[in-house]
Amino acid sequence: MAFLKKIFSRSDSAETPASPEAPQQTEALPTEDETVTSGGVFARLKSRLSRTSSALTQRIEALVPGKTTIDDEYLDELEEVFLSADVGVKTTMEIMDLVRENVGRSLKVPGDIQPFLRREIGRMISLPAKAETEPAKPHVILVIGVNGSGKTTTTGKLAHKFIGQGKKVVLAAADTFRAAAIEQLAMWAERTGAHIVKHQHGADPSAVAYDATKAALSRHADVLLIDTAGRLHTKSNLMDELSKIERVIGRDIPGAPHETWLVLDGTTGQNALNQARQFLQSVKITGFVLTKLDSTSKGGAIIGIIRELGVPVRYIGIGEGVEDLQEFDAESFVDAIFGVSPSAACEKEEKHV
Ligand SMILES: Nc1nc2c(ncn2[C@@H]2O[C@H](COP(=O)(O)OP(=O)(O)OP(=O)(O)O)[C@@H](O)[C@H]2O)c(=O)[nH]1
Repeated sequence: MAFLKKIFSRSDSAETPASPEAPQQTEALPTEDETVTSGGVFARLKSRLSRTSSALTQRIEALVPGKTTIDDEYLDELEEVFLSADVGVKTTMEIMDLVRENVGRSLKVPGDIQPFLRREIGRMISLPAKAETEPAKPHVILVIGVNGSGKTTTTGKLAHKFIGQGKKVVLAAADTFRAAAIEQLAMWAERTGAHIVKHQHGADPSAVAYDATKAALSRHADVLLIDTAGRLHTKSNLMDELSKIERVIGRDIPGAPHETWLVLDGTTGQNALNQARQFLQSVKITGFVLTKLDSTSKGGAIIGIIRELGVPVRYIGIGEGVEDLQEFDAESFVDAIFGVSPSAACEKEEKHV
């Protein structure tokens, strides 16, 4: 137990949680050289999720020495690992029920646990795929979230991703509240080659959305990404502002916004889940983006978020660089957390090429 406590405290002190109310802003964009690591897409995911992986797998491995059976003490400690890794009470109970049901069957010795968890958690967080439909043109994506969650950075990274897929992208700098946000998005536009529509600091965000909608239509853009100011679901004036933006876009592009993505700061662990739950009560959210998973051991929260809210996680942020946004794939996520054999890792890289 003393050993476990030591691991817990080491990992906790490595944490750099960002309070939604007191964001740490970095205005300058990191250069590509600073952010692109060697190795493929899966290798990068695995290395960036190493803190979360340690919080789960190393602690689970630490339960094994000396133990040859899966007894009640082992199960209690396993449960503790999930709770400490911010998976959440409800989802932890669900995982533990599954484990208990299988003890003595597919789970005979502690060494059977990790492969079992990889398979079962992978299944738990794989949501059924939506039927593929031709995306509307322009496909309008509204990016929302609390202060400092990573909205502007995510919007920039998304622009890079879509442009890389050969799409024409228009960015709307509808975060007119934070002066630097307009500048920050303009830098992303310059860097990615996206067209940006921006007004002055303090301008009406729906006026920006209106102009951006017109620009996206006249330029025949494939995607319109709208970055919005940080807001809490409890601030009714800010939620009204969001409704106004939605109305303005919807007037010119029927059905828009086609997507509303809530950006959640992954370093806040269970708070991200609570925040998402509260936003869902007032906004129709079609997907989540979990950011900053590279700087947290609380990435296990994603398991609870998907399981408890049933809304897909579309992307995950794993660094500050332009390439550090990956489409969320449940199988790759659990493989990165619970480990895959070197040969399976090679196959994964090939799949991503
Ligand atoms: N390590 C890491 N940092 C990130 C990631 N995504 C965003 N950030 C950093 O988080 C900080 C806040 O990001 P922003 O994109 O400015 O956040 P925002 O939600 O637009 O902020 P407001 O406009 O104030 O609401 C910046 O320093 C980003 O570089 C990520 O995936 N990993």
